[in-house]
Order: sequence, then C-alpha cells, then structure tokens
Amino acid sequence: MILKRFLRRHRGALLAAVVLSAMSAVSTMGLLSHINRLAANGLPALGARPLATGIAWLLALLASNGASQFILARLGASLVAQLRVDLSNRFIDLDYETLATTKHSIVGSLIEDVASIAPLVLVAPLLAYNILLATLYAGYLASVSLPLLGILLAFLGSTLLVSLTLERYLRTRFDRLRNASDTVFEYFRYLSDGKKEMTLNASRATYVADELLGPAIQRARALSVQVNTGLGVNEAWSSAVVYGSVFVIVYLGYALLALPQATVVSFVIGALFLSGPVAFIVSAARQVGVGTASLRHLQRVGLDLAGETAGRVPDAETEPLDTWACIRLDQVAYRYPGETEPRVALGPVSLEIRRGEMVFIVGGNGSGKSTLLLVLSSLLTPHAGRVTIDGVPLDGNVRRYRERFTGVFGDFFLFPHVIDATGRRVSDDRIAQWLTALGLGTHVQVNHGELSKLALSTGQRKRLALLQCYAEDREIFFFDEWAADQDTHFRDHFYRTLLPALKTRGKTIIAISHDDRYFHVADRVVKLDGGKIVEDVRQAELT
Ligand SMILES: Nc1ncnc2c1ncn2[C@@H]1O[C@H](COP(=O)(O)OP(=O)(O)OP(=O)(O)O)[C@@H](O)[C@H]1O
Repeated sequence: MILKRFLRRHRGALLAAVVLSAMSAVSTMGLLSHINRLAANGLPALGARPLATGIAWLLALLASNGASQFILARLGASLVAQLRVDLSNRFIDLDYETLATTKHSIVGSLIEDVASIAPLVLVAPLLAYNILLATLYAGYLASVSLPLLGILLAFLGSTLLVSLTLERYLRTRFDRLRNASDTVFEYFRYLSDGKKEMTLNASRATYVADELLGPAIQRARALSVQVNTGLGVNEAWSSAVVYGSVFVIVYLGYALLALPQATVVSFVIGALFLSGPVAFIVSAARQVGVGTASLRHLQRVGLDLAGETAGRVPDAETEPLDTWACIRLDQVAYRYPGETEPRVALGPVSLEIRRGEMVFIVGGNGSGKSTLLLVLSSLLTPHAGRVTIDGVPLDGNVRRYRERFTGVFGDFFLFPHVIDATGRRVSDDRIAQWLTALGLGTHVQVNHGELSKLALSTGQRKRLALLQCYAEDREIFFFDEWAADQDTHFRDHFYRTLLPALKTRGKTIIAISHDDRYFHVADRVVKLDGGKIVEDVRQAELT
C-alpha cells in the first residue's frame, strides 16, 4: 500500500527522522533524570556544572526535535504531492464504467481524502517516536519503583481499553461522516453547474439551499459532533486518568507502600513526563480514524491505493492489429445498474462493422444508440455476448482496441490543448487550417497548440471537438448526434462533405443521427428500438 511505497521511496529521510526522534527521546530522558537528580539531591554546590548539563540536554533536545520536525515537514509535503499524483493516476486508470456508475465525488476524493490520508501516514513515525519515548519512560519508572509502575500501568490499561472500545464505536460514524461530506460536495457541484437554472428560478435555488444542501450540511455537522465528542471525551478521560493516577500514586506511595519521599517525587516527575507521549498516542486516534475512513472511502469508489498503477504506455501484449477488417458484436447485451431483465439498455444485439464503412445508428430516444456506441468503443463492458476484432476477443487488447477510436460523445468534454494520437501538440498552422475549415477562424486563435477560447456556442464547441478528432486522426470516427446543434448550412456540409472526406481517407465512421434527409450518405443504417436492432439497411436498399 501507499505507506509501504512511501517508506521505500523516502527511506533515507525517514531513517534520519527516526534516528533524530530517538536522539530527542534520549535527550528528554537525560533531561528527566538530570531534573530528578537535582530535585531529589538538591544542588551539590553553587556551580555552573548542573546548569551547563541541563542546558546541554535542552539544546540536544531542541536540535534533534527541530531537525526531525524539519524532515517530517518535508516528508509531509512530498507525501501530499505523491498522494495527489497517485490518486490522479488511479482516476485516469479507472474504468469509465466504474466512474460513470459511482455516486462519489472525484474532486471530493482528491481534496478530502488526500488531506486525511497524509496525516495518517505522517502520524506513523511520530507514533513510533512517542511509543519509544513512553517505553523509555516506563523503563526509567521501573527503576524508580516497580509497585508504583504497576499502579500507573493499571490506570493506563484502562485508558487503552476505553480508547479501543471507542475506536470500534466511532469507525462506522467516521465512514458515515465521510459519505455525508461526499453528499455535500455533490450539492456544491449543483451550485456551479446549475448556476443558470438557479439564477433564473429562485424557487429552485431555495430548494437546493433549503431542502438539499442545508440538510446535508446539518447531517455532516451532526456526525462531526458525534465523532469529535467521542474523541474529545476520550482525550479528556485519558488526561484525567494520567493526573488521577499521579494523585493515587502519591497517596498509595506514602499510605500503603510507605515509600521515601525522594522515590515518590522522582516517580511523579517521570509520570508527568509520560503524560506527553500518552496524550499524543490517544490524540492520534483522530488522524487514524479520519485517515482510515478515507482509505475505505477510496476503496468504495473503486480506487485502491494498494498495488501499482497500470501506467498508460501501451504494453507488450498489445500487438498492433493494423490490418483489421471487421468488428463484430455477438449477442451483446448491456444493462445499467438497477436495470432488470427483460428491459435492459441494450441487447441482445449482433452487428458487424467493416473497416472503411460509414454506418448510421438511428432510433428513438432511449432506444440504446449511445449505449451501443459506448459498448462498441469498449467503454462499457457487455454483460452478455462478446465483442471481437477479426474474430479476436478484446480481452487483453482493450487498450490497443480503444486507440482505434476518436469521436464526439453526446456529453463531450472539450480540452484546450490540441494533441495528436501520440500525445504531441499539433502545429499551430495545421490547427489554424482546421479552424478556418470549420468556420471558426475568426473566433478562436491558437498558440503553441492551445486554443484561445472554449466559451463558444454549443454548435461551435462541437466543431472544436471535431477538430480534436482530426488531430487524433484515428481509424474509427464516431459521432453521437454531432450535427444536432449545427446550423442548416454546416449540417449539410458535415453530411455531404466532411463525412465523405473521412471515408475517402479510409476511416470507419459510426454516427448516431436523427437526420433522415442524409441517411442516403451512409453505407448502412442500423435502427434500434428498445435496445434491439430492428433494421439494418444497406446503401443499395436505401437508394
Ligand atoms: N448512465 C445511465 N444510467 C442508467 N441508465 C442509463 C444510463 N444511460 C442510459 N440509460 C438508460 O439506457 C437506455 C438507453 O439509453 P441510451 O442513452 O443508450 O439511448 P439513446 O438511444 O442514445 O437515447 P437518446 O436518443 O435520447 O440519446 C435508456 O432507457 C436510458 O434510460
């Protein structure tokens, strides 16, 4: 898991932090025994030596503690950066399907979970240091008085028991708190994405604020109160136990054990020193609770920080299949979560798409066209049937298979950087030519492969999405109702000029369309209804 990889990568710095922490623990011990000696025996004579020894121990403590804190601060920053990189890579590697069907907020994970997991990892060396310190103190206290140490340990044992019981009780509450934060993040997204609708419709804004966001915030607040009250009470209890134990030790030390004053005083000072590490160990439950809840949350989202990321470089197994001739869907079916047989989004469907063909997918709303496109491009994995390319199933070749596709989804996202299929920025001259050809020459400029403007009309934004497809120039172009937002002139241009030009260049085209005026342009028109293919008409039959 991440902690292991982090420890491996930064072992030098971590070792230094641990050595410095141990030095700091030894210095604290040295200071403690020096103070105790002076307290018990008094000053031997007025001289500089005891003062110099005390100052030396203090300086050693300050230097080792300061240096270890400096290293830990650097490690903390590296860890946050590494977690961000790791999580981003895992989001990139995550299946579209998992992400599309999850209700969890990605941004929430990138912000909230990173902020919680980093302290969880960083608390580990500090915990180790405090446990070491507590053990050293316990060893010292054992040398002062074993019976008193027995009393102290009995008290501390009870604190530990309470802490462990509380940890179990709070675990599910930490998870609920994390989920409640996710709901708040989701409603925050409404505030930005639904801004126009809410500005126009004040009742909608009121509804979002009063019925959704307000209750979600209140629920997160209530859970936060529960969790923090539990933790706070535990901290108060443990500190009361430590001071209570000191009181009992003094009382029993004199009344029951009849110990000499010097022994009782030395023990009390040592026990008070011990209260620091004990308080730290108890308070670490907060970071551990929040951090582990975030780790569990990431697992629920489908992200596991264990293991390595897949990496995005095509691997050796993905042999190029440049001479493919046809893609086949055999009895393929797909259902979204919650859908039950026999009413499913798609299938069973069987379909063959030959290389270089121009296929239009048509049908009413909800007939399964977009789902078919997502299955064809392997973004959704069918629940039944199989997809093959020249008879070879996609398993193990999915990445290479996906690299054959470029296109514009119904809910496309526009990136400002224009890059080719290998990830390199396309030359400005080439982009400028496409911008002119797409009627955007006067609206958008390009600088080092970056478009100057994306805030355009829907139709214009779709043209920029098409420009990105030209830049990628892959073997199969798909369009999900691309022409729906184009003016009459450009729609005609798309069907009569742009699509045939792509076909002339040997590209395979799969276009979802409602424009029956242009169906004759296609080689084939495949009609869907209720998720099934009800017509598959070839060009000869179309004309
Ligand atoms: N993300 C989703 N989660 C759950 N169900 C979905 C999802 N997307 C689509 N569906 C369901 O799958 C069925 C097919 O939807 P699909 O988007 O493929 O239809 P379509 O033919 O592209 O429709 P349209 O012409 O309206 O874009 C519909 O019944 C729809 O409700």
